[in-house]
Amino acid sequence: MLELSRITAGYDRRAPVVRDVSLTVGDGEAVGLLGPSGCGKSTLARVAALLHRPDAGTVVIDGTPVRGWRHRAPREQRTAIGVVFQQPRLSADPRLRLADLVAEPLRATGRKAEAAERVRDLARTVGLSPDLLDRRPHEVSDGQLQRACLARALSLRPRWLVCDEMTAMLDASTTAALVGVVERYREETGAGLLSVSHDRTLLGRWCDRTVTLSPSVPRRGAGLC
Ligand SMILES: Nc1ncnc2c1ncn2[C@@H]1O[C@H](COP(=O)(O)OP(=O)(O)OP(=O)(O)O)[C@@H](O)[C@H]1O
Repeated sequence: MLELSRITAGYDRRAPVVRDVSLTVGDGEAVGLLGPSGCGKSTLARVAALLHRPDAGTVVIDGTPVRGWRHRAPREQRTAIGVVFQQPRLSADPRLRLADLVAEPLRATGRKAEAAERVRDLARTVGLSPDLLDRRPHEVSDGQLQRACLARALSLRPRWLVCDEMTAMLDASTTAALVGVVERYREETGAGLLSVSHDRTLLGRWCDRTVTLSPSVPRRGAGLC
């Protein structure tokens, strides 16, 4: 279980963007996170992905509290969660061929030997043809690059996926394809999902339940309803 308990977080301790928010993603559960622009959904998603240290509150993974964030998080906890962001170009090193981009987490965790085979499998899974694996980000479309970013997020077989507006800039058929990839992965592995979106319809179809983050109110902060 991935548990966020009484999280207060933001970019200025005097004015947090989320305050005292609790959210749980059960094993195998898909939870949608909705809310108006700027209310702190991405901030909360980054806390859930161990990429942003909250000012207060706890994140507990399978009963173990998280004590370090980003590169200071223990590897076992860091690799338990895969993340896909809205804008693939901001999360992809422009110098890397797509094959190396997908393999990044494998290399970073000392699993270089299995990288080539795993990248081939992942490319098939997300629908990237072998010729695209040789290209760099500026030589592929946004949808193709997002497929590579999803493959990268799946490369270490995470037990949870955090998808922050993963499909917001994609057309309907690419959206359906990527949601299908995530759902097949979850069926095979029992992974849980936290999916941030503005699209209530998409979350309604995709997730077991959806929670709404309300806008931050000074002194009260954002909360779930
Ligand atoms: N790195 C940052 N430094 C300072 N303020 C930030 C930073 N990132 C986000 N914010 C601010 O925090 C607030 C919440 O942003 P966040 O991106 O979490 O909201 P959101 O609900 O995901 O918005 P959207 O739906 O528009 O993506 C916003 O007011 C935003 O301007």
